[in-house]
Amino acid sequence: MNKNLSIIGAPMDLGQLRRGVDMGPSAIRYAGVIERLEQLKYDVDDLGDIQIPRPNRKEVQIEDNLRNLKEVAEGNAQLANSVDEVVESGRFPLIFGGDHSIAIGTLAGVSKHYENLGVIWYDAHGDLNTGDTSPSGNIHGMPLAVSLGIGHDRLTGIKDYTPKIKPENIVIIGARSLDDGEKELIKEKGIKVYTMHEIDRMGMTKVIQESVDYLKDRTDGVHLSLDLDGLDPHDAPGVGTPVMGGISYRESHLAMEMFAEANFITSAEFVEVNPILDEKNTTASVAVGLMGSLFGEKLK
Ligand SMILES: NC(=[NH2+])NCCC[C@H](N)C(=O)O
Ligand SMILES: [Mn+2]
Ligand SMILES: [Mn+2]
Repeated sequence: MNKNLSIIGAPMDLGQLRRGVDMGPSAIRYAGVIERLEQLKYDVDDLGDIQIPRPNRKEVQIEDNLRNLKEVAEGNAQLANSVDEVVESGRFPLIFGGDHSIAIGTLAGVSKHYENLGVIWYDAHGDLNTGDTSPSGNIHGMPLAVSLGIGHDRLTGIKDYTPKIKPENIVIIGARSLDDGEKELIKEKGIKVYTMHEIDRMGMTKVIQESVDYLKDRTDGVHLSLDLDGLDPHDAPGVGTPVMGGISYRESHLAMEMFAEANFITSAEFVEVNPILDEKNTTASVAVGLMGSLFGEKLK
């Protein structure tokens, strides 16, 4: 793994309705992430947080069923530029959210450096909605579709090229809440999805082994987009859209350890940590623990 990490905080909360997720990057830093990674002998450069526009709350813009479109697009354009510079400089970008709409910017910044960027979408949700299919108008439910080039051009057009990723290079892990439009898109595009059904049925070891084998063959880099709501709400309570019956803490560590062994992750983001909804910063601590495993922590 690349031993030089650059951290970028993306305190975005405009892609959904629950306040507090903008404090996610601070919560993750307070949970000791830098010390943890330095112990693992990484050179860690914390670039601080990008600036997220703060719209007047009384004038929330909903255009084409896209809440705060202008601000979300602006924040993501900035994030895309920062991430692009990090990859350009040969360092590993590690991004802290913020709501999951920030994956629009991350992927826009990362994917131009790869012919076939793989994406692991670790999430209870597919985040494959568009303004037309979204039940909520919340852009955090849309970033994977946007990255496939499907959605409003203010979002798909960030960094001037589209699409950012190909459907056959995506693996979704942990899905248990998919809207009708998302299910259709998954079928239409042939996206690989391991729902909780497959995780229960096959076991996490097999699910991750298959995912690794699948992506290793076809990609030249792999981005891990980890939404903390992929985990069970008992293990990660501080998230805005919890869904029962999720991936356990132990299964998640196993997944990260297997990704570390495969030595193929080239960028990562940890999103949807909301300290206002959390219990004593548990969810940020879980995120930091998972980063420990992802970056090679071992007991023996
Ligand atoms: N990143 C997330 N937590 N996404 C939740 C999305 C929930 C729902 N599918 C929606 O579109 O509103
Ligand atoms: Mn989610
Ligand atoms: Mn998500």
